[in-house]
Order: sequence, then structure tokens, then C-alpha cells
Amino acid sequence: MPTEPLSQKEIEDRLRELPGWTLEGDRIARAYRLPTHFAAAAMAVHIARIQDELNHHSDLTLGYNTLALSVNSHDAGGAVTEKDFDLAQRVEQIAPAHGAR
Ligand SMILES: C[C@H](O)[C@H](O)[C@H]1CNC2=NC(N)=NC(=O)C2=N1
Repeated sequence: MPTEPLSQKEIEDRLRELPGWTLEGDRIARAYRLPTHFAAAAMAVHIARIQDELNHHSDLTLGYNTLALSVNSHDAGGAVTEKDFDLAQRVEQIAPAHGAR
């Protein structure tokens, strides 16, 4: 069930498959560095479209040439669920095309 809270071990196992992603409190998080400010803003727009497609939304922080995401599942009382990792996987898939590291 994608909205069931994951156990600490399940979270750790999934994070091992997502280099750069970490558990920050009760959220999974990743910070990207982009070639330019505009590239970072463009990636934020792309992520917003993915999030609307998945109906699952992270907190996005746009910096000078950085983009930081953190996410958990409100519908699961703020726990980390499969939906958070589904979003993380989708963002990882588009990151290289944006020049995100
Ligand atoms: C009503 C709407 O479908 C829900 O509020 C969606 C929207 N986006 C969401 N985003 C996140 N991170 N968690 C949710 O539980 C969630 N639920």
C-alpha cells in the first residue's frame, strides 16, 4: 500500500538506491546544484509538473544555483511512504538532463 508509513529499515534500504538523498527528520531530502540560476528555476518547473502528475508534492527551495527538495506524505500523518520515493525516483530521472548534480 503506497500510503503506509515505511519502517526505518525500509527507508534506509530505499535511500541506498538513491545517492544524494537523505532522511532529514521525518522527510527525505536532496539538494541539487545546477549550472545557472535559470537552470535551477527550470528544473523546479519540471518537478512541479511531475508532482501534479503524481499528486504528490515536495517542499522546493530555489537558491542562486541550487534546488532543494524535502518531502513526506501528509496523507500518512507526515510519515515517509512509497509515494515519497516514487517522486524521488522521478526527480532523479530528470536531473541529468537539467545538468543537476
Ligand atoms: C487532496 C490531494 O490529493 C492530497 O492533499 C495530496 C496532494 N499532495 C500531497 N503531497 C504530499 N507530499 N503528501 C500528500 O499526502 C499529498 N496529498
